[in-house]
Amino acid sequence: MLRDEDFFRIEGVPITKEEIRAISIGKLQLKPTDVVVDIGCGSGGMTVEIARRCKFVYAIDYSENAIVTTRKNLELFNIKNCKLIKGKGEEVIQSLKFNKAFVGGTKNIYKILDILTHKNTESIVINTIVLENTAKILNYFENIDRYNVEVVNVVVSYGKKINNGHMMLSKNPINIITCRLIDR
Ligand SMILES: C[S@@+](CC[C@H](N)C(=O)[O-])C[C@H]1O[C@@H](n2cnc3c(N)ncnc32)[C@H](O)[C@@H]1O
Repeated sequence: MLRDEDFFRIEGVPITKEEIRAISIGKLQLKPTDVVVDIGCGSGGMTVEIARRCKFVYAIDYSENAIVTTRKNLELFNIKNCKLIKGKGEEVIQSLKFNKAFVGGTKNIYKILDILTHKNTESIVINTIVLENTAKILNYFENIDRYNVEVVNVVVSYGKKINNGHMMLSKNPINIITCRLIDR
């Protein structure tokens, strides 16, 4: 896993933190033949990690600053197997061919999930920080029996040196939702 400080950053453009990237990458169970969409690529933190482990990745974000940041990071890490697309995930993915999806941007999540499930996407891994979005996603999959759904809540704490040792400072919890198409 790359370190957060190795990435080019622009203020205001989020990045998925190293430890959350590590778990999310694990949940995607990437294979060298996989073609992946990264919806809401932000700084490209997940895009770069995904690209290093699969055949091809489409990175999508509607924010110009996110596109600029991801482009820089693709250059920085010499990633060639990626197409960067500026636009709304729910519109862009309609015409793309892929077998796995990572969702880091949850605006219009119902529309995104409709498309991903209709395309029988093998694995869908979603990161959410807003409780209501987690609930929306879990409720959505209640009506779809073709997918196994798992949610883990991850709180990462970083050690900070103080005069008599280390104290742990926690970041906000992240929900990682993994939806796997059931093999019938
Ligand atoms: C938390 S950031 C993702 C961070 C990214 N995974 C990384 O590692 O750098 C979420 C991003 O999703 C984008 N976003 C949210 N909903 C979107 C949508 N429906 N379509 C495209 N981009 C979206 C936002 O503009 C934002 O840049």
